[in-house]
Amino acid sequence: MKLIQLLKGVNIIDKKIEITNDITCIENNSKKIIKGGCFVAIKGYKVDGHLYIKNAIERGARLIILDNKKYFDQDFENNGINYVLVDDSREALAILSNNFYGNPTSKLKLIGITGTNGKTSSASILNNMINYLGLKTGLFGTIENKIDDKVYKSSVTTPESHELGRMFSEMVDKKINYAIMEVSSHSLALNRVNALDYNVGIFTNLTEDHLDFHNSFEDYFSEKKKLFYLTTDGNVINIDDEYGERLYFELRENGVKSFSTSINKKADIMAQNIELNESGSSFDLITPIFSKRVNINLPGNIYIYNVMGAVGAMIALDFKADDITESLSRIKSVRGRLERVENKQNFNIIVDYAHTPDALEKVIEIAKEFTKGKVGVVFGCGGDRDKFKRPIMGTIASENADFVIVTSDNPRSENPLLIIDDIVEGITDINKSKVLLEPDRFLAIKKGIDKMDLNDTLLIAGKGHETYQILNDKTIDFDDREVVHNILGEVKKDDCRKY
Ligand SMILES: CC(=O)N[C@H]1[C@@H](OP(=O)(O)OP(=O)(O)OC[C@H]2O[C@@H](n3ccc(=O)[nH]c3=O)[C@H](O)[C@@H]2O)O[C@H](CO)[C@@H](O)[C@@H]1O[C@H](C)C(=O)N[C@@H](C)C(=O)N[C@H](CCC(=O)O)C(=O)O
Ligand SMILES: Nc1ncnc2c1ncn2[C@@H]1O[C@H](COP(=O)(O)OP(=O)(O)OP(=O)(O)O)[C@@H](O)[C@H]1O
Ligand SMILES: N[C@H](CCC[C@H](N)C(=O)O)C(=O)O
Ligand SMILES: [Mg+2]
Repeated sequence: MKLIQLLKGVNIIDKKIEITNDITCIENNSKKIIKGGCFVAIKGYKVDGHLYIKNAIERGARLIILDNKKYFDQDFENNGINYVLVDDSREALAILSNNFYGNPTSKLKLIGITGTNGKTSSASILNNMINYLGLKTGLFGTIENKIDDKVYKSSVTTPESHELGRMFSEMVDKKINYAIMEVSSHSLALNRVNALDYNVGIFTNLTEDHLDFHNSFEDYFSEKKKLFYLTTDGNVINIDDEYGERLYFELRENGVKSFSTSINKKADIMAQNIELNESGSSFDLITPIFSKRVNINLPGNIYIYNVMGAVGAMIALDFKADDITESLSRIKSVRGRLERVENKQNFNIIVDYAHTPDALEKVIEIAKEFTKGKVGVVFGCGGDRDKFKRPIMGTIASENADFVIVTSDNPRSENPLLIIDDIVEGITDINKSKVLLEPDRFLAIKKGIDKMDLNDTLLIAGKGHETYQILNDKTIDFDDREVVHNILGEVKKDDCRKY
């Protein structure tokens, strides 16, 4: 691509551009640069990418985008390397990536989903519904990235802008019309997604998480809000959430078209006369284009909210009422979300990805609703993540479950025992008798299973679909579901205790 097209929209402070050749790639990681590429130097949280300019040039970079000129040596210039000084390299990376791949999202219907909990679940539901109608999709999120049937590994919830650009352009090449993506608050704050053309935005909810990254809850909210000003066909906002309600009224005041969703209030899309059962729910779904009693095969109110978001997006995209209601009956369960681990015992084991206070509270409530016996919870909190949520989760689990085993999630660089101490801070003396501490997650699950009697439920929370555990110096295989099978002896003996 010619430089003039590549730099369109970039806020340039200073430059030296003499290259006439096409740029071959856009990269912010020097290790991935190829000959003739453009390296974007970003001051990161761990290291400063400007320190890798030399490395990028040695690997073939010919153009350097930077926001700190002092790192651009005279030597580089003497060797024919060009530069563009910008005021914000992360923002420039998003614009360059979008230009480099020919603004692919302008050729797609793009639905972005944000909120603390429910992004992956809502994205999966919407994806199922659109696929059921025979339409191909792209899906980007925490579990995996998918372009039609082709699956790509996902390492973050929302990839970097140049990776997004590459995947969106592959979708355009494959004549796929719909893309559904989870939009994390990190990606909004770090400008990974701000150059994309969104059609519809969905807001699930906003509760405690990520306060290690955002300075305050209001900052966290402000980042999430950005998505809803980038859409062209409207937004779908859960107004039963306090922040959702604020957002909805703010959007309305600013003339941004949005549908509200609610179980409790008057809204554009409402679920009424709800009947919940162990494996799903039925309710009257009232929308601007149809009202109908529907059944879904995912349990608990949380999924009614996720479904209303998906339905709202389809209405905003002009899908027909019959297509929407028909596809609703076909949604599938989401991996690692309220996933029942089949076993031959007479008790229930559920693996769920609840790793925030709100999610933990909601899934314990769902488990209690359908359990005749006791409900036990095994959970921990991730290391190098929001520390404030730990005691809150301790309080929620110990107040709501019949017994709790506090264990490790992904400790990362932190001492697992200190993470457990933070969780225990939230457990009052009166509840301490029902809490066990076991830092080894395998043993914690085993101890939880040992406590199970007929008709009890064990909820293993926090890691859901994850198949690994991140320890200080290594990542090991660890899949809560497989661990359960191993402990129950329902797999080959050889596979036992490989963790
Ligand atoms: C806050 C955040 O997004 N951090 C990610 C980010 O770090 P960073 O931009 O600060 O990068 P850095 O590692 O300090 O390096 C600075 C620059 O030097 C470059 N570099 C570095 C080394 C080198 O040899 N050459 C080189 O060019 C890097 O490519 C980078 O551009 O880029 C790193 C890779 O370069 C990521 O590993 C890192 O993700 C960390 C692991 C992470 O966990 N991010 C999470 C918190 C995250 O983003 N999560 C959200 C989901 C949250 C939710 O659930 O809502 C997500 O969207 O997934
Ligand atoms: N609408 C909802 N409201 C509250 N909790 C929910 C909702 N939907 C799902 N959950 C809970 O949150 C957990 C995580 O759900 P999901 O993976 O869909 O969220 P996410 O927003 O994608 O999370 P992440 O930010 O980690 O990617 C689920 O396992 C469940 O416990
Ligand atoms: N997207 C979330 C996932 C947390 C999952 C939990 N298992 C953990 O490792 O803390 C995060 O990166 O904060
Ligand atoms: Mg997710």
